[in-house]
Amino acid sequence: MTPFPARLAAASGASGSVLCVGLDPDPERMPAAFASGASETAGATGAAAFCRAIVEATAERAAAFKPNLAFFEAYGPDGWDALDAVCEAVRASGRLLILDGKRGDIGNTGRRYATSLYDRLLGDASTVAPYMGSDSVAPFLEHEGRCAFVLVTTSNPGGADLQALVARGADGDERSLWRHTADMAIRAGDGLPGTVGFVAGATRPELLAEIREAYPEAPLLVPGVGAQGGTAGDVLRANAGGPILVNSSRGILYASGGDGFERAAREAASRLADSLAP
Ligand SMILES: O=C(O)c1cc(=O)[nH]c(=O)n1[C@@H]1O[C@H](COP(=O)(O)O)[C@@H](O)[C@H]1O
Repeated sequence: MTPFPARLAAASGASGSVLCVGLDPDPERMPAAFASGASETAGATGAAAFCRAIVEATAERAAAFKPNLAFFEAYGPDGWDALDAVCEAVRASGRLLILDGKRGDIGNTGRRYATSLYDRLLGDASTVAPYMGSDSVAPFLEHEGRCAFVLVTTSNPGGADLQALVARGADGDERSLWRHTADMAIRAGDGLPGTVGFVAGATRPELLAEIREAYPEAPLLVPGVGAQGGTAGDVLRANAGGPILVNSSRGILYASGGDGFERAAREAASRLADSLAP
């Protein structure tokens, strides 16, 4: 399989954008036609239909889609079928499929997660929680052509609680925990066929700039624009032209509260894609 960075460049070229549309189907916020009156289980079908409509409406201006697994798993077994259907729609669109499960566990468990994400759902990339260490990241890098977006500087308010702590490494060097984490992930990927990427929140552009400077070639997945307060301008400046996907979920999915959601989503995606153009 072609290495992930080349496929990222191709998807960005085809859509003329670095936008990743996040698929977080929330029964509280989806248009009534997809959510109302349904039990949680029946709602899985509505969630899939809503996400498929969003994929169709926005694929022209999106380089990637990121289904957030929690929003599907919440429906139970039917949610898995819904996720499968949404993944198929993303693959059919020709855009990249980023599976956001924030997985990470001991080696043999991690390997089963990776099998699920890459062999079963055919994701191009996934989000990986690195705090169990290098052997918990490695299974996500054993799949050729795929990318593990390792969480380093997350966009949430509590992101700095641990990630900003300064710690002494085995080499005696004092660095922030997030920087140790990034370096560890790069070492974990040494000799493996997958690509190491990083999740760096738009809400901390100064850290995004540090990651970019340290790893100029690493693909970055940047959530936190729009609903969480990050801005396209800050992200562009901090990224300095490196390979990147900038995610927006609620700002696109729920751009209109109900009727006309497809048009509103298309327009919101297009506006954000334009504002992310270099
Ligand atoms: O890994 C992620 O995707 C992620 C990491 C992070 O640091 N912050 C973050 O918000 N996310 C995800 O990105 C999406 C952000 O959604 P919006 O804030 O609605 O655009 C959600 O699916 C989050 O789970």
